Amino acid sequence: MLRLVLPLNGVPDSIAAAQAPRPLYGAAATRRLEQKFAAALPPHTLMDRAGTAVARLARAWQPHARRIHVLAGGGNNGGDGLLAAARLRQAGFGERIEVRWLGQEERLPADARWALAQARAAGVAFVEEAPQDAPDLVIDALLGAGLHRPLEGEMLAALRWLQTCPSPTLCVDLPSGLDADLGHWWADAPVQPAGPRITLALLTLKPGLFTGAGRAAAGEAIWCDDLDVDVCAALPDAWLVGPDGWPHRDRLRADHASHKGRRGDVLIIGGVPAAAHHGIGMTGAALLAGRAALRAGAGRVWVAVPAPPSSTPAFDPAQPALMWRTVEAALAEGLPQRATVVAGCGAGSALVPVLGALMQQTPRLVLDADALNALGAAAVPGSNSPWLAALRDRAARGWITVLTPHPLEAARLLDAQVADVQRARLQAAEQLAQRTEAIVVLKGSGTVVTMPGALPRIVASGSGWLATAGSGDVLAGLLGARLAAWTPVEDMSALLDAVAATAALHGTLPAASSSPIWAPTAADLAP
Ligand SMILES: NC(=O)C1=CN([C@@H]2O[C@H](COP(=O)(O)OP(=O)(O)OC[C@H]3O[C@@H](n4cnc5c(N)ncnc54)[C@H](OP(=O)(O)O)[C@@H]3O)[C@@H](O)[C@H]2O)[C@@H](O)CC1
Ligand SMILES: Nc1ncnc2c1ncn2[C@@H]1O[C@H](COP(=O)(O)OP(=O)(O)O)[C@@H](O)[C@H]1O
Repeated sequence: MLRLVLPLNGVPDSIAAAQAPRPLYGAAATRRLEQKFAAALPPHTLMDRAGTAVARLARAWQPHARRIHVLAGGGNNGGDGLLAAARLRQAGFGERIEVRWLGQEERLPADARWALAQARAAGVAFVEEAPQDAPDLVIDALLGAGLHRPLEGEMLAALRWLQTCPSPTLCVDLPSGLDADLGHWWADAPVQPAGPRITLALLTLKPGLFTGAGRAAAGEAIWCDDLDVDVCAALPDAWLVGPDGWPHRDRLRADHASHKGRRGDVLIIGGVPAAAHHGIGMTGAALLAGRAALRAGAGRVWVAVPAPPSSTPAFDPAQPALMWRTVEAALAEGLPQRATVVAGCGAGSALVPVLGALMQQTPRLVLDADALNALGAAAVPGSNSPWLAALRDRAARGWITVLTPHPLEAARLLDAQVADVQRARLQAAEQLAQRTEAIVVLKGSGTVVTMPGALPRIVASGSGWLATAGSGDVLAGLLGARLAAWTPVEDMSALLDAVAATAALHGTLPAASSSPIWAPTAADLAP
């Protein structure tokens, strides 16, 4: 059955959200499933279904296309393209169906060999050269889940053509050149395809479509056809999650007997003013986190500023309910022991002296931005930094720590380069979670949420709209409110789901506040 998984702008619509969470299978798991189902079905059934699904979606997406160009490789991905060409031609679609096939007949797998015969029998035209002009529709069936080495020569030239061709392009299973498991390119590639694009995943959804370069590469919409087999019984490699695990509003509304103390207390630590921090003020970061925590339903929110009392703001006109403190006053009051603490949003280096105390005092802790920078600065390769010991000590006590690094912060914590993190985001998040024994939210296109021993979650929502200063502070505040409302009767896996759902909710905020003219700013996400 064909299903829409993600439409344009990354906000799952009701169809997609209703289907989340969705299992994601990498190349090896997909191959195992393919072999299992192929063995139980008549020969070529899966490829027949795959090619037919491609042809059907091509017609539905570009019903008026007259010239259709199929770029097909030498494996089964190419086979899907060849069969789609055959089906389109048999259906009398368009005026010309042409295939540029870059395979070698003697090396073809059996299914693709059969598909080649089908295309020839259907009278599809075979061409040797890439078109000089732009066809009405391109079907990208060059490389799929079998890609395993960098592209070069003729294949690289074909990929370049695909990426710069302005024609509407339907990518079969995966955009060619994209790694199915990790979402990185096997060649230097522009982030944005030149023309409109959609991707039809076959049999399984692959993790690489949803994180790293995957989302930008896959285009405006990701579809999936399960080829009418039930893959869901197999253990996935990761989960794609939407915001539907976010029950917060309903819960708050339903709780008639509630009072502000029951809805969760959040203490934001950050927002150092310029006067107290070498002329570099970051009050806005803590404001955004505090407002987001209030908006997400926290009963009480304090903002503690690591600065002398004279430089502490006393009041936020947009959210006067925010209560202001200095960090010393918050510690003296014992707030870190009873509130969920979100530390780091615009805290600068002033956070370092109190970070140790926070680690030891607060059972629920979100570490963002400058808190992560403090940990990263102390991350000596191969050594047991005191911060790591403190984080592991927290885990041993059953305390909750959530780390929310963007790729640069993650790279610092792993003593790696940003490119290493981005090349393998799932692994980077898992490695960081193992090392710190914390829940890790690796932000960016396809935010990854994981913890030790759990299957990673990839957040389905989010888009380039979120790439605006302060949107990470909003996420930290939302997470603070969600942790503060968390009841320990739920197990850790439920908590991981709650964290992932919160990140997914964050991903939907730009759409909720966008206008046809203005790009949303972080303040629009948490007014
Ligand atoms: N069988 C079925 O029923 C179904 C199959 N399905 C479809 O099969 C796809 C997987 O097919 P696949 O395993 O044949 O892999 P595929 O992506 O075609 O690539 C392998 C070929 O590419 C080559 N190659 C690899 N890297 C390269 C490089 N860098 N540069 C150059 N060449 C390179 C490699 O050559 P080799 O490395 O062996 O020399 C080999 O020839 C999957 O994505 C889906 O579309 C689904 O429809 C479900 C039903
Ligand atoms: N291209 C993108 N697609 C999806 N989400 C994105 C993208 N760019 C940024 N984001 C999200 O925006 C937020 C930015 O956080 P961060 O980098 O910490 O910003 P800041 O420090 O300015 O608040 C994160 O939640 C991240 O996942």
